[in-house]
Amino acid sequence: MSWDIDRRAVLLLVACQLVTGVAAAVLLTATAGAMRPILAGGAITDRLHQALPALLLVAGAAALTRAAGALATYASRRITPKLTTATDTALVEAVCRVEAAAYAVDGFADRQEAAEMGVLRTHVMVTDAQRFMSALIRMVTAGGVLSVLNVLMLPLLLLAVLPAGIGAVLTARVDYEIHYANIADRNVRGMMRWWSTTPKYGDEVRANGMTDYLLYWYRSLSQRVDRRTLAAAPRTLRIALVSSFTGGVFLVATWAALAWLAVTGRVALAIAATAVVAVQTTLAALSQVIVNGAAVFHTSLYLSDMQAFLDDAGERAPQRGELAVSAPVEEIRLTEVTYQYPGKDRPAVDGVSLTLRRGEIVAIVGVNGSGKSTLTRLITGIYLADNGRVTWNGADLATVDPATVWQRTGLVPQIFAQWPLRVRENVTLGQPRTYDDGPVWEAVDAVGMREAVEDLPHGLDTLLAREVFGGAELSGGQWQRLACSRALYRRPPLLILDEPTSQMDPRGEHRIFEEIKAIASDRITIVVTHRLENTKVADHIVVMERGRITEQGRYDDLVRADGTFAELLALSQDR
Ligand SMILES: Nc1ncnc2c1ncn2[C@@H]1O[C@H](COP(=O)(O)OP(=O)(O)OP(=O)(O)O)[C@@H](O)[C@H]1O
Repeated sequence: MSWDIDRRAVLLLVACQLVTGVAAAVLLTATAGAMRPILAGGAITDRLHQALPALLLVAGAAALTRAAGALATYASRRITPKLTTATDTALVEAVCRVEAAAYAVDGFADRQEAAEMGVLRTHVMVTDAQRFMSALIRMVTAGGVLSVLNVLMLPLLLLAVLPAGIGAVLTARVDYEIHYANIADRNVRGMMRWWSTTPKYGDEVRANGMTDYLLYWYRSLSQRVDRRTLAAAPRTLRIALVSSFTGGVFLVATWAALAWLAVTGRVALAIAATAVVAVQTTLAALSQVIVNGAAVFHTSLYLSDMQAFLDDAGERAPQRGELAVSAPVEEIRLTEVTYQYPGKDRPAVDGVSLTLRRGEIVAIVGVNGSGKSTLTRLITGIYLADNGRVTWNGADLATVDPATVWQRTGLVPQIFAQWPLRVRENVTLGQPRTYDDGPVWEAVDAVGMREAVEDLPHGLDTLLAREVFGGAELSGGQWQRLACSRALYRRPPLLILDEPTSQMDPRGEHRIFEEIKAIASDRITIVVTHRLENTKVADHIVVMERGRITEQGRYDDLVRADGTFAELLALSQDR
């Protein structure tokens, strides 16, 4: 990814690492060159004079190492922010683009949480990889010099550091296992944190005395996470003790071997002195290789989670076909449509057949959980039917590009968004049709909100993000009117309103239904509602029970039929 993002920075980074390695080799060789005259006999000034060129080389190599290090840091700082943004954006986009049905798949949210950790760790990866690479190059060069001095030294040093490496990798695995075991709890804790602290639900939490309960659960979850983390401490201690002991034994052996070589005259004193420096340098480089190698390994575990999630999300992106829905939308037809949510034991929509024609207002009614909202998701292609077909102008939604369907849809869902944006964007949803405000005011008028918007400090420019960046706040019903104006502004061929007036006063509700009637001739309109009086505007009423259509017809027919519709209507009037 770094290569794709900034090639020059990557090349600079690699070049700096190579320079560092070469400089380390030069530094050691020059040190050996300087030691010989310095440790020889004669006047100190003569000895220093003889050693001067080698000493200058040592100073030059050291300076080069520092300069290369600084440049490498600069290069990695150029890569890191872009890399983090690229992975973060890839993750957000992947989640936005999956089939909506994926959200209901078991474990999807936990895998997403694991992937978030990968994104957070991306910036660490660059630093770790850079340090690992530079330590590796230093190790190879210093080790090479050391091997030239005496072949026995390098294997001994390797043995001294290897246990620490194995220990670091094992510890990284333990950390990752704990992280994985804690994912679900951390996910829930994060959600509880939001639900407990967001001002949105502050009234409900306080007035219903839920604070202590929420804090109790928050603390319990945190303690459970801590318990798992603490339970791993003895394991990591054992790993650290064993690896330190083994490494220490081999390190003592290395120094003993060097002392033995020098004492028995097998290596000259000058070479032995250089070997001390080379051992120190190699040892430092080896330790860095081990520490940073383990860090790269640790981070790669999280990055694998991220990659796995991105791959999974890619497979869950809609793969329906390239066909476009033709305009105008004359007919939407459902044939024996069935849909079952993952993990449920019966379908939410079960063998529904229905035809909707342009100019019609269709009302969908039924008790809670009877499948009304699910049916609207199938009609709009948010979900694809497990069995049966949904066609728009004859085109099966399973083979149609969903973007072309959603261009022609306006939806007011039961739980609608209160966007922390200006009033204007709340109406246009960031997709203005023109840059004059005429159509925006039209949509605002259609829901009877002109006076309220004009009363706001900056009219359409007023920010409605009180909790985040300030601005004004609307009442619940006003927000709902705005959600309706958002759908109306789109002038969609298919308009779906799911409980659109549940928070509105009778004036607002009347206004919305007048508007629905006024614009109905040009589109298919679907209204889901529990206020059965409102279904009088419908040309056709569909009654759902346990996912099936059990009654349908006009208002008066259904009242006379004395079935579920009549029963629900009678109950709503019985006060
Ligand atoms: N995202 C989901 N995951 C799993 N099951 C779901 C999901 N959404 C709805 N269901 C289930 O599907 C069934 C139908 O739900 P749906 O929301 O379509 O009912 P509804 O008729 O719109 O209800 P209401 O009148 O309460 O809005 C219910 O049993 C519900 O539990």
